[in-house]
Amino acid sequence: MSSTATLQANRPKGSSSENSVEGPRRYLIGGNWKCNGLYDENVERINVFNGAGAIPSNVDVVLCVPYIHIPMALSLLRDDIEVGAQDCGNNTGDGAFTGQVGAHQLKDIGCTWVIIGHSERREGFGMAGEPEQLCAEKCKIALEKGLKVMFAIGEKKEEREAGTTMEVCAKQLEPLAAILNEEDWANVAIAYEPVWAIGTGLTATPEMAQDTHADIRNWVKEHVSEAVANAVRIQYGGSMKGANAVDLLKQPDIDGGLIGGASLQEDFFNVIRGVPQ
Ligand SMILES: O=C(CO)COP(=O)(O)O
Repeated sequence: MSSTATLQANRPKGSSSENSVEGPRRYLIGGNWKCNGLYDENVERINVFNGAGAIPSNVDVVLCVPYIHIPMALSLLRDDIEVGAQDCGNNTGDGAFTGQVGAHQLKDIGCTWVIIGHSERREGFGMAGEPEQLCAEKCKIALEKGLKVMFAIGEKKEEREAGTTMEVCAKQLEPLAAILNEEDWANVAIAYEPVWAIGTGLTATPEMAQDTHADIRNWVKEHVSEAVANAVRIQYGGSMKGANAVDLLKQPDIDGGLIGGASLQEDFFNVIRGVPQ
């Protein structure tokens, strides 16, 4: 494998995509490939993205590929799309943590973003799931190692039906607000992903999503600060695709998306081009 220096050679330098306290919030569109694709298939997907046309100047795009395909993505993917991971360990450095990938290693190889607290990891898919406190600690470690974080939160179907959506989101945000300082928030985006909408084809209506995004922003205003609330980007995730992106992205508190299934296809670019201009 080529050296890290080679992998990073054509990647954008610096962190152009952090939250800005001045001016409008930039849109943030993340792709989450989850555990999909053999090597050649994912090379082909990247080739498709490389030829998929321009990215509007008010959008930051990041693609979170499986760990094992990160070096390939760093080498081959167009340099106006950042490369991220879908999780990282809670270890702060090297050590005896079999199977773990540390934030320091992700940063070293050239990743700029990581998703933390995705509902699939909180749930655990048959293994121990990740509790709220652990997600917050992992976020803090990732930030300390120089990564930006898409911190995922969201309620389950029965919680929405019981009217406890915001209670659930607040419970997921509380340990985060307790552990982060004000500067940390410049490198955090909140990904609101209602669990019932993930991979189901059921999307929250734009109004429903907007209401929850506004509630989340208001929570940040009350529990962190008004400046952070104004600057923090809140992405929507859950069956978002080209066909519904425009209506979601024009909502005032929806600052982007975190896209699963549609990010495996060229339709990801319809989402990117769906941001208001
Ligand atoms: O989980 C998601 C992104 O993290 C959303 O997945 P889908 O877009 O496939 O519903």
